[in-house]
Amino acid sequence: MVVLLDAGNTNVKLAYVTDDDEIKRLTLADFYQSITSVDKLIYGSVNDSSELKEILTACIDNNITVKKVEVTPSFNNLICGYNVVANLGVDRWLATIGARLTYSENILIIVDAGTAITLDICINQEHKGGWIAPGLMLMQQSIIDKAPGVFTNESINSEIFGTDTPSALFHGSLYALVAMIEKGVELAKKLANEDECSLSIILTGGDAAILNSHLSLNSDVNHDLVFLGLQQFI
Ligand SMILES: Nc1ncnc2c1ncn2[C@@H]1O[C@H](COP(=O)(O)OP(=O)(O)OP(=O)(O)O)[C@@H](O)[C@H]1O
Ligand SMILES: CC(C)(CO)[C@@H](O)C(=O)NCCC(=O)O
Ligand SMILES: [K+]
Repeated sequence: MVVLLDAGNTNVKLAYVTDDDEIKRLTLADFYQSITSVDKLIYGSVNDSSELKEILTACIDNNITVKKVEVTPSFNNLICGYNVVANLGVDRWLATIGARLTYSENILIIVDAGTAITLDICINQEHKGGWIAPGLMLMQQSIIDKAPGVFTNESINSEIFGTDTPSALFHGSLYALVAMIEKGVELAKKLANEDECSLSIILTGGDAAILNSHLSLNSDVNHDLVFLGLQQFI
């Protein structure tokens, strides 16, 4: 069995590839339970956490072949936009590879909404760079930490224009991210310099669904982007 691992800022996420080349999620408990049937582990990491180190040690103990994916100036025909490619987060690179292989539109707007939110632009076979900002939770928490009067409450934050603090904070942060994506689309279209170009917005990460439901543009939620990227390195 081939296992794919995405070591994010907060969580380690695992998946395996079925005989039909499908990606199926795997819990950490299931991974350890079935470790004797794992032949190979392919991983990308933006955070070498103790959780990751334990997994890698267990792999060595079980004679599993381990392969770490790093960012390279190009992958097949896809060109990386960063000048110093090692500085690009491998999660962003893998999501871009996964999206480029899955979607046929000329312009791809790839959004990973996790601890951080990242937005990457891919025009045809070129990654054009992107943006990094605090994610939905971090955006709210950073203000709570700095402003004594600001607080959150997940059960009372339903007002779009908040007349209470939790609603004001939640929707302020949510629409900052929604507006970021919409601005990214506008600027990417300008960069591509063609109104006729087809475009797709693909959202992944823990906050993909909520962003999808508030975007006024068409977008697709795909939780497997990073794994689809990792799968190319089998
Ligand atoms: N039950 C939950 N626990 C934690 N975060 C949640 C939960 N439900 C939704 N979220 C949202 O998901 C986000 C985290 O997304 P994700 O699961 O992709 O995390 P991550 O692994 O830390 O991301 P990254 O890839 O950046 O490391 C949080 O910012 C939060 O807003
Ligand atoms: C931006 C994050 C934290 C998102 O997970 C990650 O991709 C990362 O650590 N990137 C390195 C910096 C960069 O991509 O420019
Ligand atoms: K993520």
